[in-house]
Amino acid sequence: MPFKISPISTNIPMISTTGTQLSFRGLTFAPTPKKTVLDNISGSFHSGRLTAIIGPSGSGKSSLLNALSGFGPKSLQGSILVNNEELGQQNYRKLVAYNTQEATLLPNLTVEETLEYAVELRTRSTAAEKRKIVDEIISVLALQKSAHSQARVLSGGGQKRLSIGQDLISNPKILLFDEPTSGLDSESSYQIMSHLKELTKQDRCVISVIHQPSSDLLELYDDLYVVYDGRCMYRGSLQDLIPWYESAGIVCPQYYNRADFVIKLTSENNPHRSKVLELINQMQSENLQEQPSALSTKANLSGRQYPTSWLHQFVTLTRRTVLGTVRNNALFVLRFAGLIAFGLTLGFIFHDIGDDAAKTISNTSNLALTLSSLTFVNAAAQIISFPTEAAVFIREYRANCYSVAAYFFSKLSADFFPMMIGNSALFGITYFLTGQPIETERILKSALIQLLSGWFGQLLGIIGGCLFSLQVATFFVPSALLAMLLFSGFFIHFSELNVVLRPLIYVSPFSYGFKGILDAVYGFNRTELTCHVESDCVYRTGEQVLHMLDMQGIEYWTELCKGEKPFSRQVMTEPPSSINDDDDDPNSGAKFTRSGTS
Ligand SMILES: Nc1ncnc2c1ncn2[C@@H]1O[C@H](COP(=O)(O)OP(=O)(O)OP(=O)(O)O)[C@@H](O)[C@H]1O
Repeated sequence: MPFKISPISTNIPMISTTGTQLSFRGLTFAPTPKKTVLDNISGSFHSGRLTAIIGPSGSGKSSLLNALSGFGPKSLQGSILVNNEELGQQNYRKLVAYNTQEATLLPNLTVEETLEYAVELRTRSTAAEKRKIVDEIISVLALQKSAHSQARVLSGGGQKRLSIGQDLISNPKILLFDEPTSGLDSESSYQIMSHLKELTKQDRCVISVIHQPSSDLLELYDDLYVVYDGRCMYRGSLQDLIPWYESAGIVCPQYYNRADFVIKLTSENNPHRSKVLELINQMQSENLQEQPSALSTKANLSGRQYPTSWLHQFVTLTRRTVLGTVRNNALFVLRFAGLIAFGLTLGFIFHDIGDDAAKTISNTSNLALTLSSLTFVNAAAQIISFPTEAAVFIREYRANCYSVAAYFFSKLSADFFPMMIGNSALFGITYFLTGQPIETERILKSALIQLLSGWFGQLLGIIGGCLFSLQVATFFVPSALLAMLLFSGFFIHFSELNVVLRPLIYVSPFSYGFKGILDAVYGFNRTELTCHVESDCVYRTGEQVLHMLDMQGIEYWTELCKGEKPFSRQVMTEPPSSINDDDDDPNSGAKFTRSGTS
């Protein structure tokens, strides 16, 4: 191979101890009574050595690696030890980096920015030291030419190298890679594996699952761990593989790829099958009896859980999310263009009806529609953008970069500003085009309600994105919002609803949002609405409009802050003061001529 391995500089954080042994004892994972993915499997991996986990497809390689990441399935049994000590997940996270098959990167950040943020989140060094680390990693992983390219335009190999580069910053003793060469050509695969080989020279324990390695690639490995049917088939140095089988009478043909040879032994048609199964049993019991390591790790694990403070995590994550959002042209531009177009459409449809006494019902619909559309749009934006970020979050959380709380609050606040601008655009356009009252207090109160509705949409989008896959979330979140909308008290009033369903109005955020905005627009002793045709003006004052909606007597700040009074909670027993005794007259609507008068 013409590729020359770059020397690794000492600016990348180095491990201070000598020797790490990652061992696992009796790992068993049986997701169903009939399926055993890992079957009492044991073994150990050593620092300074590059180990390949190989085996036939479906044998349990990725499951083993996932278990070793410390975030295996709940039903996983057995123990994982570092230098013969069980560390617990919190401490284990500090030592291990797990690089999954897909390079999990934020697509809109450049190589340099990705590494800069990774350094910010993973080290406490000075600005100059951080700069040095970034430059070193770019140089070591041969990313100089693409340093200013966004991750999404990198080649598969470039993305993998960048992904590995992030892991190097946190100085992990143990590096786990799931098929780091998948999808790469032979040259790029060799480059990646050469880098991994270099890492072992820094006394790191590097383990990678690899699928059918070529002879060239295999030569880079020191040790092999062969998995078959969830059990260990061979464990030891690459050099000892052939002699081990030869001693049992199984000979590898000359010039044969050793990885192919061992995988072929698992075939059911293999003439040595019974011997192979016997050897597997022997290997399984030998692994269980392995002597524990005399090395110690605990002394290096003292100190805080995360490399940086909560505030630093929050600020760094917020900056990173803002940058990623602004760079996401498709989502950013579409979202704003969509909101402005929708605002103009609403403004056109409901043009200048805000002060028209004959069109109050249409205007209340306009206000409710604007509010609910803001909630929907912001929820959708989160669902669409979250899956990419979720993969990055999971990876960084596993790598002990930050707390869940720091991430969650940074996400909420980082998305708040784009949301605020978008919501304000839609709100401003509809508010003015539809002729709502131009009074500072009413505008500010309405704007605040709109912002909170948008924020609620974001929150629901994030929760839906966290809990469900994209397919489920895109169904679940709109359905949940529609249910909340149905029980907002706007479409069917509280007093008209089946008593069993009435409590739902108390939990629907829309009921408080609608009340808030209607009160902001029609409450606070609004002056009389304009009436062009006397007989059409049923509701002339804000008080009458609120009475029509069973909303008389609500308080804006109560709806906003406490949400104590659900929509239409009070069923009218008496007409409001503005509606006189004549209101049982079918024609009385025309008589609602003055607030407080008949
Ligand atoms: N949570 C689970 N529930 C049910 N079956 C599972 C689960 N996880 C893994 N399996 C099954 O266990 C087997 C081993 O899966 P695993 O992905 O570990 O294999 P692998 O050796 O990495 O395969 P490949 O080389 O094809 O990626 C597969 O048959 C898989 O379907």
